[in-house]
Amino acid sequence: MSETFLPDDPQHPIVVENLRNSFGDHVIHEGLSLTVNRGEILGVVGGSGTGKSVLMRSIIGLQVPDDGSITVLGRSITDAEGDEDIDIRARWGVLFQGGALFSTLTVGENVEVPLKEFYPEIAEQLRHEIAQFKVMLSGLPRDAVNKYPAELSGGMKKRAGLARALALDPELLFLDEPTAGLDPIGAAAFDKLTRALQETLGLTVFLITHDLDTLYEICDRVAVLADKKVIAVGTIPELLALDHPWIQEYFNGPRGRAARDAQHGARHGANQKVL
Ligand SMILES: Nc1ncnc2c1ncn2[C@@H]1O[C@H](COP(=O)(O)OP(=O)(O)OP(=O)(O)O)[C@@H](O)[C@H]1O
Repeated sequence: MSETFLPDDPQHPIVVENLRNSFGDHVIHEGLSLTVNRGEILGVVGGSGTGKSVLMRSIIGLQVPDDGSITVLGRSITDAEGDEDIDIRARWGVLFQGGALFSTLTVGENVEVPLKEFYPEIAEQLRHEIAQFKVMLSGLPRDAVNKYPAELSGGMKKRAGLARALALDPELLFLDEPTAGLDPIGAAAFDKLTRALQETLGLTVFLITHDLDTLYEICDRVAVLADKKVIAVGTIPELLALDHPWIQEYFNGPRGRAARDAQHGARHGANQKVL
């Protein structure tokens, strides 16, 4: 069954239809469609090179597609003339792979970059206070605001990138492999933070990940990229009911089973007494 969504449908802040992206002869996406529901954490998975980051870059206007339409918060991204023309850029925040922090700026100054760009009228002192608040909201200690990226651990850099992504109080949050490179405890803590922020700030989250624990722990639905398109979107039980070989191997392989067992154990263990 196919559904049609109005471009400014408030329940679906991101609507991608029939997207095509290529680099020279290399076709990355062909006929890719995806609808994101308001208030969900959508996990985006797929083998390496299937075009998850290119899809995210297309949605935020950094990659001009060959064909198709992308509507974000009722605004056509594909009709915009360059990303400077997209007047809703202040309504999303992005955590790029690796954090993409400016190395010559402190964490606080990094968070202030989008504030200066979009709200130059904000007084300096207030801007500092907003940056401090976002840094702490992202779970960093107060003094992290004056540190340079090189002085931070990998996990702290991710949190600093998150603080910058949250600088403008976005409605949409894009996270590109946020737990990559983190130890399991740091990754679990980042997952928890993402869920807590999504709930308290009412965010819609587009989350690219290879981390099965993240998918099980915090994603409401998962979109699977393969064969140049989104081949399925649904909850993990819904995806498991499909017999696509990649989906089966991904979720039912040893790592998928371990992540599922870990989640099952955590849920049931909470009700057990330690004797
Ligand atoms: N600017 C570019 N120029 C040429 N090819 C590119 C460019 N950006 C991405 N690609 C190619 O597009 C394909 C998809 O890249 P993308 O980074 O979106 O994959 P991905 O699914 O995010 O992979 P991974 O899981 O490894 O991060 C890759 O083959 C990549 O080499």
